[in-house]
Amino acid sequence: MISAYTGTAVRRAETPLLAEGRGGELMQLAAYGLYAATADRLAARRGRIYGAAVTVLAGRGNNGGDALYAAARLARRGAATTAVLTSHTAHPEALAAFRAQGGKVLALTESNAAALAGAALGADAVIDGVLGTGGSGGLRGPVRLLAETLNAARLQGQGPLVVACDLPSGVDADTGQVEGTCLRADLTVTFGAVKTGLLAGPGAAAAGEIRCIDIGLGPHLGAPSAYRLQAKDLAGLLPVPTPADYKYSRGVLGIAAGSDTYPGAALMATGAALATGVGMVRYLGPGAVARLINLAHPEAVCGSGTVGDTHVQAWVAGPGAGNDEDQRRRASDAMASGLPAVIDADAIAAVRAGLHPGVVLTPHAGELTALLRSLGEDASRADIEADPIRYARLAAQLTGATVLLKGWATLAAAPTGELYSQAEATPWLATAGSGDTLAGILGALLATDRTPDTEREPGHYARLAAAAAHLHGRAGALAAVDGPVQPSLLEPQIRSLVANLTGRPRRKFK
Ligand SMILES: NC(=O)C1=CN([C@@H]2O[C@H](COP(=O)(O)OP(=O)(O)OC[C@H]3O[C@@H](n4cnc5c(N)ncnc54)[C@H](O)[C@@H]3O)[C@@H](O)[C@H]2O)[C@@H](O)CC1
Ligand SMILES: [K+]
Repeated sequence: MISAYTGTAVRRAETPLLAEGRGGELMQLAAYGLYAATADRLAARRGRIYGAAVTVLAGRGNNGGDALYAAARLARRGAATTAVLTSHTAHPEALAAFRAQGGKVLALTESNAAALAGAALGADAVIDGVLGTGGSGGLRGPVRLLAETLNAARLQGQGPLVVACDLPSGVDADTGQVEGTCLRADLTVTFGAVKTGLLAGPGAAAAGEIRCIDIGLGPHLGAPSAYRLQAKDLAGLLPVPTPADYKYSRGVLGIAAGSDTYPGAALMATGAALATGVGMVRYLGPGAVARLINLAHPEAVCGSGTVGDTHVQAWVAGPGAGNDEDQRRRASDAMASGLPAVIDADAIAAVRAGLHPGVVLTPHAGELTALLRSLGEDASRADIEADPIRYARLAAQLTGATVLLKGWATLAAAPTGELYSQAEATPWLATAGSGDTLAGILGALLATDRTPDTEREPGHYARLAAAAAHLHGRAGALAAVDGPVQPSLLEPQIRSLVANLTGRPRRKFK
């Protein structure tokens, strides 16, 4: 599991070490990590470091210092290095070290910004040391033009390798917000701890691959502000039946999804739940939808009863419910049942305060806007996309439910504040039906969850929701290898991932 800390927390953790006079030592550890990661990437791209053109953008703070020291090490390996100073001053010792290795130094001004941006485009690598945890707001002045030029080239799949020092300059290390412009990176080499701002919102989209360099802050860091589950964390969260199990003990999932207008949602949620592994799916909905489900998934038990009369361990309600009054009632009943429940799509509109953490709401930013409005909070879709951590946590607090906010990085927020961010998904998953499969996967994890009440930590359901997002994202990424993703066809990937993640390797996908 990746534990993330706000930039503020990391700066606080550094304070006692700086007071002991160890700032220089920390900077050398950071710079070495940045150098080594950049060298790896450069070598992979062009075979060798010798002769590589490396531009370092250096601001006046310690972030610029790290970047200059790293570039000096690259120069020692034969790279041709140029420092573009984005401020009138730079870290003096680091600049001297850079010069000592033969680095060329240029000052960025309004008048040479376009020319230097053109030169940076032609480099093999750009190291971004403009702003780190001491930055506030987006990039301003001539460096903004430079960043915009490099970002535009990246959109076209062109331009140099961009390595962010600690974080992409212009990203808020606490929240991931970007005010105006940041410089997007292929790789972010972050120091001491992964910053929360690299896991959410525009910061997550700008960071590229994240590598964390240990600089010894561990004992001083305190409690993380966010987490990201990795593959190895999933084993304990996925359902594995024991020899003593039978269908009811494994966990029964109730699905109240689909309508005559939108039958597909019910099929996809049911298929994904079965592929994740449950003892049984009990489907409630219109007869015509039930018949389709039984054609595709004969193992599902279908009926048209009520939530109160149906014995299950968890519910999925809402996908494809449309205006179907019976499905809407079932969604409200599922929310009030006291059981864990995934409340998705059309059912989110019926959400009110007073829920419990086992209810997982799964809005995207547009649905969260409507939900927050119904709870008396105004936030546009753009507000939510700019600072998703804030609004996911706010919605969880206001409703008492767990909130899984879907997006480029999907966030799971508990009403008690715990937060997970998962970014396994491929943009190919941004397609109709994706939410239905995610709801089915999460429903299966809720129905088969065996954690005793007394052992459920705060954030337990956020962790399960994050696990579902991880599984869903990776299944989509596997499917995307063969072309555009069709959510209704994700079941083989889900099944295979569950088998692999729980230690029963079956088939490998190419
Ligand atoms: N403090 C430490 O012990 C360590 C810090 N390290 C590095 O130091 C960085 C933090 O260094 P600093 O505290 O010097 O801060 P930064 O290097 O992030 O820069 C802060 C400077 O930029 C100016 N500034 C802020 N926002 C701006 C904006 N939008 N446009 C233009 N200028 C702006 C500030 O006035 C300040 O002078 C970390 O990100 C990390 O890279 C590492 O060397 C490891 C050790
Ligand atoms: K930076």
